[in-house]
Amino acid sequence: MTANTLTIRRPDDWHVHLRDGDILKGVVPYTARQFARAIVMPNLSPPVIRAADGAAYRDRIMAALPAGMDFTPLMTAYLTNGTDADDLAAGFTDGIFTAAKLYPAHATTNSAHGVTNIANIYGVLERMQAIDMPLLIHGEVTDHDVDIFDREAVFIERTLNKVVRDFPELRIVFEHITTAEAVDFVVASGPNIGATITPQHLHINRNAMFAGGIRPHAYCLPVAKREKHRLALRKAAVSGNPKFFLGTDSAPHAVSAKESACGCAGIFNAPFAIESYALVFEEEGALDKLEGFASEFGPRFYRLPLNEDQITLTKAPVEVPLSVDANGTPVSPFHAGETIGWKFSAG
Ligand SMILES: NC(=O)N[C@@H](CC(=O)O)C(=O)O
Ligand SMILES: [Zn+2]
Ligand SMILES: [Zn+2]
Repeated sequence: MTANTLTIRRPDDWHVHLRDGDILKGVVPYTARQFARAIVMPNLSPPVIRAADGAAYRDRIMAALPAGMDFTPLMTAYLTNGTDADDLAAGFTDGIFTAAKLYPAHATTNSAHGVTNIANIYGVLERMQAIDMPLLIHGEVTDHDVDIFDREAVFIERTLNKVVRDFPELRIVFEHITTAEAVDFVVASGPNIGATITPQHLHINRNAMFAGGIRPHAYCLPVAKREKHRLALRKAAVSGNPKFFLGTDSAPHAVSAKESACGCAGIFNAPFAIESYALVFEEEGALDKLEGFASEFGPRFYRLPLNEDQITLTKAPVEVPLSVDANGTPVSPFHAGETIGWKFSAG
């Protein structure tokens, strides 16, 4: 590392939405350009539930990947009240599924088929614990009487504590954490509990959604919280604690679907993802901790080999466009209209 360049082991993205159909072809290259592997979320419509769905979706991703790009999608199963534990376990053993994802029903985009009560999947969790298959969690309660800004903290109290107590050996990733409570929970838990942190939750607090007017492009789920939570997340990300690792939650929606009377939740951060994290680590005076967070702690948690190739980040002004083309669909990238101070290059 010199003052102006930083070369690190090539990173992986442990939480991404690649979608399907035409837009899949448009967004895959943004992720594959930076990341060697990615944990691909299963919240398609209809969702990826059975092992055969996972295999077919992986084939569609590989078909959408431009020739010559080196990228491995790691597939996940969408848990439902009716998940077939035998099919799920076979999918894991056969190398189709890397993990399974818990969406509380109606917590987020395409989660209507999610789990309505954690008790409904206790048999599946038992099986996952037995075969050491990781559980990935969108950790928010959906009760209408719980304030949207409290839904993650209440999920820890009402659901996550119970799951961890009842399945003490289960490997769990608490996805896209947004609160100091989540940071504290993960730090206090055993080594089988990790968490991903997105770039947006390190950069913005909830004011960003209302800065001078309503800002749909700053809206994602879980929603950004108060400043004290952002600061707790930044501290966790740069701490060097291997429980915290990179997961962008890049979630593209067409500009028209975001700029609407009922705008979709999700921030598309794939085009400048590693640059966005680098900014945070630089601001925290912790660039030496970026490689662990981005390229080492995730594969160790998932028990996968580290990538051998490298990427370089160079200090240079880069203008982020207001929108990028995703195979015919305009999508607004995170940091749109800003000039960011890092430039990515492969090798
Ligand atoms: N994060 C989001 O705001 N949206 C994600 C779903 C999710 O990860 O919860 C999406 O699929 O659009
Ligand atoms: Zn989610
Ligand atoms: Zn997500």
